[in-house]
Amino acid sequence: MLKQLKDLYQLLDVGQKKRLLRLQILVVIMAFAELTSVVAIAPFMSLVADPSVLNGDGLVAGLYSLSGIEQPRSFLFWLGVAVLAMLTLAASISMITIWRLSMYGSRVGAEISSRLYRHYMYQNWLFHASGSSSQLTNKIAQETARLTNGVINPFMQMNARLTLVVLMSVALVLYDPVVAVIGIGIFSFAYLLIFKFIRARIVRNGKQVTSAQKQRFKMMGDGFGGIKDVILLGRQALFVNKFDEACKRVAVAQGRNQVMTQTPRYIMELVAFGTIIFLTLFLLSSKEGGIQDVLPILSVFALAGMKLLPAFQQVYASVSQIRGSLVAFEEIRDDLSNSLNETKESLKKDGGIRSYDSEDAGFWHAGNEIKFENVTYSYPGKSSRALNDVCLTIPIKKVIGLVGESGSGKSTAVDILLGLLQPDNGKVTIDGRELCRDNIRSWQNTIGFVPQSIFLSDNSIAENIAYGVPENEINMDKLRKAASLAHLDSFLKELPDGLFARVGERGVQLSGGQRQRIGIARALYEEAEILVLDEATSALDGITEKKIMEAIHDFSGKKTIIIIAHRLATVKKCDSIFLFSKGHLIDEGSFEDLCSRNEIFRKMAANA
Ligand SMILES: Nc1ncnc2c1ncn2[C@@H]1O[C@H](COP(=O)(O)OP(=O)(O)OP(=O)(O)O)[C@@H](O)[C@H]1O
Repeated sequence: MLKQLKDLYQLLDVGQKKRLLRLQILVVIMAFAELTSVVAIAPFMSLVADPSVLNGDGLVAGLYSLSGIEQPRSFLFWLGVAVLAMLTLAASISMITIWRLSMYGSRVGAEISSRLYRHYMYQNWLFHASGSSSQLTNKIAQETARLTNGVINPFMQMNARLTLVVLMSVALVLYDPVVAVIGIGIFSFAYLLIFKFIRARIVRNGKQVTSAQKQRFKMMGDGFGGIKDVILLGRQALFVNKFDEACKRVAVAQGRNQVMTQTPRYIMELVAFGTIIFLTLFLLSSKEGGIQDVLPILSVFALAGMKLLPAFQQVYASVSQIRGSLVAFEEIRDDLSNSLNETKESLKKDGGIRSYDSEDAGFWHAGNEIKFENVTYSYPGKSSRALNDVCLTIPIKKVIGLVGESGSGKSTAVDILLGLLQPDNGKVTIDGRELCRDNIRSWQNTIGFVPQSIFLSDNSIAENIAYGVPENEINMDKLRKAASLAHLDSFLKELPDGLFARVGERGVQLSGGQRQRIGIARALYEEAEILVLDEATSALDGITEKKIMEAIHDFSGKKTIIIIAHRLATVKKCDSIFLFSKGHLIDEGSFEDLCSRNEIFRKMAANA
């Protein structure tokens, strides 16, 4: 357990480690303050028990002569006030420390969560294609929460209590034995009062946590669900920022709740000892005599016991809780290690093929041709090649079709062209310049992509077309033009809210064809120079598909259009068609050429 806690400490970032060490100082100060508050009651009680100590040569007598107060009763009063002030100070230090510890735990939890989200959002397409998004969501939400609530927070509490236990135990060994009596009635009443006071606030914060958590899950669902679009559009930062915001809201609300559930204890201690002091004064003024020597010792141990017993309990509870929750740390340990000190800037400098945010990268205006030169690609863990020594040339501003049986490598070829996958061998060049990690962002900025299945988030149609762009930053002219080109006009007219109608989680309130048209409008919104459609019209009825294909063919001569299609009718009007089979490019030509000379193509056309 200690080794795992040490490993966890190593995986904290520099700022978090520094804050933890600073807190450690506060924890030691708190332990000393609590110890002093326990010890401070002794001189007061010894004076109460035996006023003749003022004439002796002990600490109380020394204070008495220093104070210049003549009346023993009024000295007792002022000593009581001083002890109360010390108790108040100790209680305040304890409250501040517990507050800082709780805030630290919640904040580190939120920061770890944000760190993992950023780490996953900036991974390449292959990472997401070979993993499960719900796993990522689970790690970010559940496992991180368990790490925070089951390990970090209990560790912070245990750390504080253990310091106190050690100090207090040492002091008690130097002192003597014990009995204590507590006014249960006062306690119950005071607790009820405090609970009544904070209950509404706790409920309010709880609701705040729930709503912010919902927002976090939504950002995770939307971000990972549409990661291909996010990567291509370079919208990672927009998602990460919104997520950060929700994380902060959770941290504040959770932290406040923890403060409110922990601090009453200190108020109660204040109530208890204030009561004892005033009760003692009252009894002394109304009655004669005292409980003599036993009272100071009794007071010290009652106070010490009150502090020690819950502290022991807390240490015990924390150890069990940490033990039970360290498995959550194991779940995310590798990702935490990989994301250590990872920032947007460091991600940009990192090796490997990655897609970065679209800002500042500019556009790569292709003038002549896109070329695949002996491109070979195998997916990790697969022995057969998805693409095998593919050479092809796509002329700019032409309409190109990619056809072939299912699994022949069409989508893989497109993913390589989009820069989402990197060839194992060979290269992709644009006007003779190789596509590589340094220029990939500007290349992706010029491409509009419509995937086989379009991810829609539970937002308005407008927000789904301008995916990831905040609603107030959407360019409405571009949006309407894109919607119109994608033949969404008549559909939008039927909706009371038009472009601002919501589509439901993953667009459940829409038909497959409507979803596809929104996907097409999304690609058109960016006014990309290169449009890639991967089975983008497969869910459309024949008439709508024909209309959309006509709209797309209208771009002929203005944009480069690459269409993957199963239905050969979709690619009939293409300037050139590439025929794939089992990862090989086996033929290339116009529809008529291929029909006349290629047996496989003829069969496909006959079965279409
Ligand atoms: N993420 C992946 N991980 C592993 N293998 C994959 C992955 N994606 C595709 N493949 C494999 O690569 C090969 C080519 O797949 P690809 O999706 O490129 O074919 P396709 O021609 O586009 O098929 P379809 O027309 O059915 O979409 C197939 O054998 C497929 O199983």
